[in-house]
Amino acid sequence: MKPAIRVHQLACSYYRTPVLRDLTFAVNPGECFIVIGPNGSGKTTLIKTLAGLLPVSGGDIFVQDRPLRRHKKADFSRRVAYVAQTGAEDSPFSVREMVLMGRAPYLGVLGVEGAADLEIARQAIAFTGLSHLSGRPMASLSGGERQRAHIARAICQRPEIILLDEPTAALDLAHQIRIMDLMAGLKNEHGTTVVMVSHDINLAAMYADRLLLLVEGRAAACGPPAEVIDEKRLAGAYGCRLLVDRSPAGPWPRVSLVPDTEVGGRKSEV
Ligand SMILES: Nc1ncnc2c1ncn2[C@@H]1O[C@H](COP(=O)(O)OP(=O)(O)OP(=O)(O)O)[C@@H](O)[C@H]1O
Repeated sequence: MKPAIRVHQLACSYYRTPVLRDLTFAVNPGECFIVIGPNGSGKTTLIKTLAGLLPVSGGDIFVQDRPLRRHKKADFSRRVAYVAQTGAEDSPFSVREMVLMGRAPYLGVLGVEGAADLEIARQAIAFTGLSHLSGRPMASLSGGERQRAHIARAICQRPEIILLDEPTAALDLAHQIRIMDLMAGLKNEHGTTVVMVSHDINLAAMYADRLLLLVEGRAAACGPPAEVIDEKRLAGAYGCRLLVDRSPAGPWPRVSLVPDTEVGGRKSEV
């Protein structure tokens, strides 16, 4: 089985300051691969680099066995969708118009969408539970609704690989699970390869086939959650106290933070 993405000795720098160093890993087709790591460890830099949005300073990235730099833009956009971290939005477009932009890599020179494109957009909007909001301006949506609209745009692209940067950040509990279930649905029903950055190690442990733990731009560990989520390793990587046990919700590890100082008048006894 050829990897969906293969990264070999990747290095990236901002103004000669190295951010990613000697990074080597592969993502299997149809796998949910989640990148975790402390602030500033290079997660966003890595996902943007995989999306072809940042130059590399060393090493190679292969997407579906072809060097990333050799992919033609439209062809790459048909294969790979990228969902950035969403912040404030002042876009004048409606949800429907924004989602339909996902069809751009498939349109002819006139850039006119056909009935099939409109139907794919409708399905993507329904899949993300936004049908009732499809006529609303993007700028009027809540953070969670906006996040789902951007995911709908990516789904509308019908990609084989979807790259997401912290898709559950700033979402309430129900929407976090909903977004993760959407990704699991894409993976299970369409065989989509999902590569995601997340700060939520517990969500990552639940949904990832494999995790990559980045520390100072290097791979500190890569493998199934049960292997990567190790108490000592995470405590060292994040520089805080934590406990790892088995989740009561299912067969995956659970991480609990341990307060260092007195909390609510009680001193931690751990
Ligand atoms: N445009 C930029 N110019 C210069 N340095 C940058 C730029 N973007 C990021 N960096 C630096 O690169 C390092 C990695 O940043 P990156 O955003 O990739 O980390 P991250 O793991 O995604 O962090 P976080 O968890 O805080 O989102 C940080 O030290 C950051 O300050």
